Amino acid sequence: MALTPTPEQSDARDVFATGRDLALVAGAGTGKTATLVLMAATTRQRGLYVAFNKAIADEADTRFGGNVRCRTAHSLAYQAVGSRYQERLRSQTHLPASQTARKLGITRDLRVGTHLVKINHQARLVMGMIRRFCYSIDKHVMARHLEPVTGLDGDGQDYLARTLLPYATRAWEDIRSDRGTLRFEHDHYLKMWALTNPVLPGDFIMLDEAQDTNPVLEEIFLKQSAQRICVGDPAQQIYGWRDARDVMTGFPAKTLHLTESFRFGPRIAEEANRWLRHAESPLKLTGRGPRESRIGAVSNPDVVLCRGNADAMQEVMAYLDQGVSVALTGGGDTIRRVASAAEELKAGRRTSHPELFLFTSWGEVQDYVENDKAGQDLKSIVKLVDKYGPEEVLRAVDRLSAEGDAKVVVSTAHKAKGREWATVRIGPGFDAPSVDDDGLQRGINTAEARLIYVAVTRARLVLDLEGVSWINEYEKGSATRTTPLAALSLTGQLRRPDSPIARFMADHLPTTADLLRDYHKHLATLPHPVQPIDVRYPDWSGIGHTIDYRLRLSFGGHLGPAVSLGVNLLAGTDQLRGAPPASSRRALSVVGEELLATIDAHLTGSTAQDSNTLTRLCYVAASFEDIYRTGQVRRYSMLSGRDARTTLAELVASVPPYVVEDVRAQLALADQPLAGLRALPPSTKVCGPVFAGSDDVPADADYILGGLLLDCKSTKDPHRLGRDELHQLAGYLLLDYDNHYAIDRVGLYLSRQGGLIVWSVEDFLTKLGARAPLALLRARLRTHLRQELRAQGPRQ
Ligand SMILES: Nc1ncnc2c1ncn2[C@@H]1O[C@H](COP(=O)(O)OP(=O)(O)OP(=O)(O)O)[C@@H](O)[C@H]1O
Repeated sequence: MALTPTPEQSDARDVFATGRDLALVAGAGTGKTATLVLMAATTRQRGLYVAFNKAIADEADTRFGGNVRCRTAHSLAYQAVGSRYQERLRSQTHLPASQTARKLGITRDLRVGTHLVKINHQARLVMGMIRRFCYSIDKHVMARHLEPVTGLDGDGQDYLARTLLPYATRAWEDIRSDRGTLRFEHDHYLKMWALTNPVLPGDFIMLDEAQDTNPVLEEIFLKQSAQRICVGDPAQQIYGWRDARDVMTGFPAKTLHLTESFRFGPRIAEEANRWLRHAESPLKLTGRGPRESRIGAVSNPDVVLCRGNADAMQEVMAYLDQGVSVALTGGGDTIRRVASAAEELKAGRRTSHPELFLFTSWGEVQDYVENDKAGQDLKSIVKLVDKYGPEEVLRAVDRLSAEGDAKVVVSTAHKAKGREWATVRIGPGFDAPSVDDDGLQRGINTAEARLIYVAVTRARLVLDLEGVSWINEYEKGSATRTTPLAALSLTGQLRRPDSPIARFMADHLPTTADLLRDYHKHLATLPHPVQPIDVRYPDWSGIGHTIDYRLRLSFGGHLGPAVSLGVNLLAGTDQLRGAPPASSRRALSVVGEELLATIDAHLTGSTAQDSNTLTRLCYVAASFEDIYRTGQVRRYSMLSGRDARTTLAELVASVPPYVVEDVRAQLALADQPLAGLRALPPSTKVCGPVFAGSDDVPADADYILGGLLLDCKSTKDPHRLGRDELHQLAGYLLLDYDNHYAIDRVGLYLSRQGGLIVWSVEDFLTKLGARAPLALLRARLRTHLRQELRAQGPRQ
């Protein structure tokens, strides 16, 4: 039966028919596929619908007309590249780790601290690096593609990653080669295909579940010149921890919303909206489904949705105890593997479990998870195995029923994505946020709120909120906890759609699509970003500050006020979280002063420093700035744990060599594009400018160089810059209320690519949809912010 489209669905169809790119934000149950089918039916052009998995692609195939092909990324890659490797895919399904190791030339166990990583595990980890590389947008295998190895500390992981990197490079060469003999996997041809910059077949491309897209597909999709439609719900992004990317947010196109849910009625929609608010989503659903749908206790739900695998297994065991047949979505393999590993370790044998292979006894595993270093899921499974004993857990896994035969289904919220049931109970694991060191209740993490939103929106008729019943108490207390938005910095406020400046931008500079298109066009002409290859966890933030400072110095400017403010915070006596005892804290502030004096002496030419030493000094300076920005000495800061004898020389010497090397590469790229700006007269170059409006919104920009307001971005993922970064530039421009800096151009400098992208102020504002000239916009912003500040009362 044909559906009568809602006004939102008709709008989506009409915008699609204009041939423009489109981001369709579709809340849970709002008829996403029905809308895509409606859109595609307006044209005879050829379309491609890219689905999350094969089951969805097959189901969609039955609904679209003949002009749309429904595929997964893997099937597209197979057709283009993978089919050539058909024989290898078939013949190499099982290559034992020992043979992989031999082919790679791994011949010895590797000692890492007190642990021994056996040959076979090294081989497995190398192939894991290749897998993670295949899903990344990187062009080479790098140390950071090593998966986290449970049981190793940071240094151990670093060492292991560096040692395995040459094998991983060799493995990728083998896999790519026609004569390769290593096991060939589906992810391999996906990556090979991606590296060919493929053009997707179709006049329009629809990317489904775009809020959780793997980076390799994201990059391909964003490069297409066909009409692009991304569909999904950013509030349902739940695979960020697996590096999935939200392509919807910041997609340079018109954004439309589907908010009428046909799955449930008003009461469940209200509950969904509560979690959307905690997820900081602007979406608000209306329940157009069964009116009788309600919130309440359910004694026999169709499904129980839990947080983690162990929480789900706990529910399974409780049902089995009551003699109720139960299914576990995705099966019990994860649990079975840990329980079997526990049996092996308890019997004094080693295990090949990928997370537990470094341990020699179950007691070691227990100690390890107790000490809080392990991931939450592993910790909970270990506790579950301890509570029931491995044999009983294994027996329970054996008694699981298939979904069709079970009286109740138990699932994690992750595995329930895209599904629905008549009656749903929210099960264990979704705990209330904890309390911080000062006894204050922490806020709900937005990622957690998204997961709970996914869980509560699976219900059609009855939703039992048992596992999240803490939310009412939490909300009662939250009124006293919220930080006034106006106290956040410009970038912090822009991330909050309800902040005064974000609302101003939405009203006065409403469109970013044109500028983003310019930006992406320019990006396509730039080389791949330089980056550290053999470091597992590069300190991106520290390096970002370092290159910014180095550029400031090259313009003849100082490091900027934030570094001195950080030094001052250490010199003072106010409470500072993470700071060392008083005498060490004083010593660090003296080191900070010495650092600033050294930089001053360099600038005046009295004691010039060589380039590498300057980089090291700047990297140390970044940790002082971090104290100012975060109000604490963070655990990972190079200033943490220092004593009263710490010297500047010691800090400078401890700067990792990769930082020096990486900054050197970025500086080399800057020579040519920034030469003209460096040559400007000193009086026209300002580094770290603050504005007349910085009292209303705390903001200091990077540079103003001869009227060009420039922001340096040292990101390795430049295509992810979006609306917030453009609004950040616009924010600086407008906060210069009194036109003090006479800014006539604005731009971004991408330091890992040597890319300088500049707009005239007029072009910039027009493309952002401004309807008033700059002077008027500034005056309006000032009035708006001051009214908001007055309404909020005095700032703390
Ligand atoms: N305009 C409409 N009027 C009435 N029912 C609609 C309308 N649009 C969609 N529906 C119903 O909503 C339900 C979900 O639609 P559809 O299968 O297209 O969504 P989906 O792709 O599964 O995604 P989601 O349910 O997450 O939106 C279907 O039962 C469909 O018939």
